[in-house]
Amino acid sequence: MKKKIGFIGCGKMAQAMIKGLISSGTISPKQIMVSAKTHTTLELVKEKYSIQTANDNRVVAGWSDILFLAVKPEIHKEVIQEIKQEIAEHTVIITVAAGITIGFLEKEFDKQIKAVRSMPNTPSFVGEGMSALCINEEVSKEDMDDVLKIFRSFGQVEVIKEQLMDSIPAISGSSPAYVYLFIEALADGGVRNGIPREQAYRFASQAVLGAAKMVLETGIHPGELKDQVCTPGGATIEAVAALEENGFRAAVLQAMDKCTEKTKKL
Ligand SMILES: NC(=O)C1=CN([C@@H]2O[C@H](COP(=O)(O)OP(=O)(O)OC[C@H]3O[C@@H](n4cnc5c(N)ncnc54)[C@H](O)[C@@H]3O)[C@@H](O)[C@H]2O)C=CC1
Ligand SMILES: O=C(O)[C@@H]1CCC=N1
Repeated sequence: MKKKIGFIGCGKMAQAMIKGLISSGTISPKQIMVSAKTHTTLELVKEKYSIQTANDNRVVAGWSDILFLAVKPEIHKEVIQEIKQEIAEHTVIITVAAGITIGFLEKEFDKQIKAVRSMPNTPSFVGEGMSALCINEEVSKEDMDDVLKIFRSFGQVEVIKEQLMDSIPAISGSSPAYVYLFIEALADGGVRNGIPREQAYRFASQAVLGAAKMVLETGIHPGELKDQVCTPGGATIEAVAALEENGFRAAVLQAMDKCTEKTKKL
């Protein structure tokens, strides 16, 4: 891919995408330029990924064919005011922020722009991201091919209707956080039973990875896969019963409602 890709904001999410992009070999590090708030961050990412950096958001905005806005939702307005004059006609602008709509981008840039609203997640760092995106009418078929190539370089991507975008943080943008809680809890349980801590993380994580792969690759309903593990009168059904008694599923659903509620306010 020949395009120049810029990132305004270079925190956890931007770095996960940059690492995934570079590791996949889709583009060379020299085709990436980032700006961030602090000089320390820029020095650090330059050293880590051998990418280009700029102290001025406007430099990145003017240089990029594809520009990621990877700052927090509440910073979008001020960043857009700062860079809007620098954007070339052909530049595709991609926000990764929760709650930032296409309409907001169009209004704040106040001119015809090629806009993409996306919701990636941090497992992009290891090439196993899950992203959702939607676009406005200015994004051409050729632009879209490039955008999809970028997102596919660090995981899976699906194009969805914008009405569903506020529901994506709860299911894939934020959900790695709850999965890490689950893995940590599994490991704690292992440690409690005498398994060394590092080994407990390996057992717990590989079990989660394997279970996810079973759902994705066999196409078997998760309930049936659960049943396959529950030997009649066995140990697993005791664990499942205890989880149900403690409202495991209800807790997940409630957590997701909270996440979506907050996303809509961002
Ligand atoms: N962390 C995650 O798992 C995910 C985050 N996101 C979205 O990504 C965006 C960034 O989140 P994180 O990377 O987690 O935050 P972060 O706090 O790690 O990174 C924010 C970055 O923005 C920079 N920044 C702040 N003010 C700036 C300014 N005026 N100009 C240029 N850069 C500026 C900071 O220096 C920092 O590099 C948010 O909008 C969030 O909704 C989306 C999906 C997942
Ligand atoms: O916590 C947040 O607001 C962001 C959005 C998805 C994951 N992190």
